Amino acid sequence: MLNALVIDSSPMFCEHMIDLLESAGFNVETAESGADGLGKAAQARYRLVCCSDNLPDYASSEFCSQLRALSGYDFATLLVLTEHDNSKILKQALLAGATDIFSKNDMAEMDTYLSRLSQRESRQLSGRVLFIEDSRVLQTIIIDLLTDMGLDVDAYNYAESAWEAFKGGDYDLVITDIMLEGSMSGITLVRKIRRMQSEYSNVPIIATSGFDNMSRKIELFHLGVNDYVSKPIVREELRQRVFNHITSYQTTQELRTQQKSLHSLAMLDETTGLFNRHALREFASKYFSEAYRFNRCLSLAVIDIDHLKDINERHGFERGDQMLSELGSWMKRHVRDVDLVARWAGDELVLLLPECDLVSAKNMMERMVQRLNKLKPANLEVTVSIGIAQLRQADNDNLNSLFELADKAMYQAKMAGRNCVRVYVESEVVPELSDND
Ligand SMILES: Nc1nc2c(ncn2[C@@H]2O[C@H](COP(=O)(O)OP(=O)(O)OP(=O)(O)O)[C@@H](O)[C@H]2O)c(=O)[nH]1
Repeated sequence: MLNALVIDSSPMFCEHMIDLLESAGFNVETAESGADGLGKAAQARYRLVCCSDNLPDYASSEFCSQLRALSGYDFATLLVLTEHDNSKILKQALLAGATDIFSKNDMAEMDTYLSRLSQRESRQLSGRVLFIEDSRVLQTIIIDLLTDMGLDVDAYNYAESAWEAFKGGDYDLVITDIMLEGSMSGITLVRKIRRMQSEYSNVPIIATSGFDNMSRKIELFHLGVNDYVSKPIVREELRQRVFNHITSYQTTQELRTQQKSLHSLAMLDETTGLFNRHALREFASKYFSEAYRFNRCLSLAVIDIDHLKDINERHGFERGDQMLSELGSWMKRHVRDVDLVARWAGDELVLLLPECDLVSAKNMMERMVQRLNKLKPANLEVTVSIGIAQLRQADNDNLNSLFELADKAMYQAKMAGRNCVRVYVESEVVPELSDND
């Protein structure tokens, strides 16, 4: 638990602060004067010190500088609480080391600040860090710091081995010394990561180095480093920077994943798991433009489930849905990788077959009809009627016009008794088409 010390001569105000701090997750002690507060601070290590600006024995600026001079208080959060908006006194307190100043008249602001501080301080991170440092001593210190923050660390002395690990790993942060022994420098490692053709290339990178030359630092930022920490490394500085980079990277990754799944949800038909008509339109344009550009065949099949209305009436709509779902999964598995299968409407699916002429498309669809006769999705006898049409380059067919042709052929398949395939050729539907046609 985080420790806090409140220094104020008013017992009532101290009580109020205890409530506030305890509900934000702090363990609180109080002192009634500056001397009392400094004495207690010297005995224990408080993560947060809140002092009033009207202490009986100390000006707030004097208290701040004396507290900062105590060992272990370099990075403690030191808040000055004031009733009066005396900007001169407050400025002095800031100069003397106060982290921030809050009005005693606006405790809501203080409450928000304390909750954030507590969350940030007590949050254990999870994530993987790739760490490259050739000094054994420094490596041990930093590994301790990072593991203490809850992180898994893969540490290397050389950039070459770190690069191999990076290619196979899934890291949330890279910390690398810029000047490394071995044939690959930290700079080369950064360059290689940023030039990768994968989403891993966006991983945050913190560079560390003993040189303090501004133009070299700027070069590193141009190269794609996100942050820079000078040696000797101050643990608390590195801790805060690591915290910021990891949390913002992970938040961005989460948002990306959410966006991707929302995108795929918007593209998929819920019942069949196939692409919906919207997705079909989006992807079909690529199929059509490639067919025109490279003068390639493109066929479209309309697959209409026979008597779905009867199936629903006899076995219930839910069973009909289950059948559609199993049929959808089966379709996805049984079309070629390059084919695009989508649900067009209620009982109608569409299959786009690139580089496939009418003869091959018909053969493929007839095999599908035969297999479906044995499939029994949701344990039901299900058949389909299929109509096929091939893109007519001269007629400038698009998805809609090609669909209309295939739909006409599908209608002929229904007329012919269902559970069969018909193809559309030159404005007439041909019942049979052999490989010799
Ligand atoms: N279970 C289920 N049924 C659906 C769904 N969408 C549409 N349908 C049903 O599909 C049926 C389509 O009816 P019709 O167009 O007459 O076609 P059919 O009964 O399959 O007959 P044919 O196509 O002529 O063989 C309707 O009864 C719709 O209620 C769905 O998502 N789930």
